[in-house]
Amino acid sequence: MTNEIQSIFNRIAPVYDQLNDWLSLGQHRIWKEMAVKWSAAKPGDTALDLCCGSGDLALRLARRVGATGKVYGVDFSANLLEKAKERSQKQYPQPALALPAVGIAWVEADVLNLPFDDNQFDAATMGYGLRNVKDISRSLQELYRVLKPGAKAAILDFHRPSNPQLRAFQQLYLDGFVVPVANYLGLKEEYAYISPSLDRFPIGKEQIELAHQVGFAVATHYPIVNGMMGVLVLSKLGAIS
Ligand SMILES: C/C(=C\Cc1cc(O)c2ccccc2c1O)CCC[C@H](C)CCC[C@H](C)CCCC(C)C
Ligand SMILES: C[S@@+](CC[C@H](N)C(=O)[O-])C[C@H]1O[C@@H](n2cnc3c(N)ncnc32)[C@H](O)[C@@H]1O
Repeated sequence: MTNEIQSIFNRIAPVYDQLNDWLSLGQHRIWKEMAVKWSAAKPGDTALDLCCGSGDLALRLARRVGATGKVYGVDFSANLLEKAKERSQKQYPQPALALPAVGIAWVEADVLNLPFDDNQFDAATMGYGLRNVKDISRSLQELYRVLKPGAKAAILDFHRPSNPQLRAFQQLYLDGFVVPVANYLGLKEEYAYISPSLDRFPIGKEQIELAHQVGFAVATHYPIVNGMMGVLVLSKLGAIS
């Protein structure tokens, strides 16, 4: 059964990538590269991108792990996953009979119930997903379960700056620029959803607390874009030898 969040992302799929470029003035690419770097993914790794949407972060991870690595992109929006498949075929065209040379698998699933065994992944990313899941703790628990001991994850999302002027600017940017541009494309309700979702999203130190509660040994939140965005970097303790 399709839930409300799934429907929002299925509806915005046709314009999602174009709007991310317009609305962030291209800056989302830099923020995503920071997340990939902080995930510490390296050549040959098996990496996971949760809530992969149209695949932007997963494709960046794929470049990082290289031809000897493998990336799994997971999302529950069939329409955004379709975009991800189109993008990966465009970036890595495959001759008709060749075996897959680039290891990206697109998986349609709920990140609250990951279809993977325990201790599978060397690194993980999640971009603008944590704020949208129904149960943040459960999502972190699932992430913890599938990471190998010693692995890292980097979670990029909006953040509320503590400075009142910056918070006011952020609100103005969302209400006065993002929503009107989306409205022009008939997607006002969908983009108006960002602001209340940000209001109820735990701030950095609360995210750290939730991560510790599910078992992450190290959790650090890095505010970026003057605290309007943030990256939560998590480490699962390595095996004791
Ligand atoms: C990748 C970006 C946004 C992802 C995104 C997340 C969501 O939760 C959504 C929910 C519903 C619809 C769409 C989305 C969605 O696209 C990129 C960021 C785009 C932002 C709208 C830009 C906001 C920027 C900061 C508030 C201010 C930055 C100012 C700077 C000068 C660019
Ligand atoms: C804002 S988009 C981010 C897409 C991509 N990571 C990016 O940075 O462009 C949020 C994504 O989270 C997905 N999502 C939200 N809750 C989910 C869940 N429980 N399971 C799987 N995907 C989920 C949505 O379908 C959507 O593609």
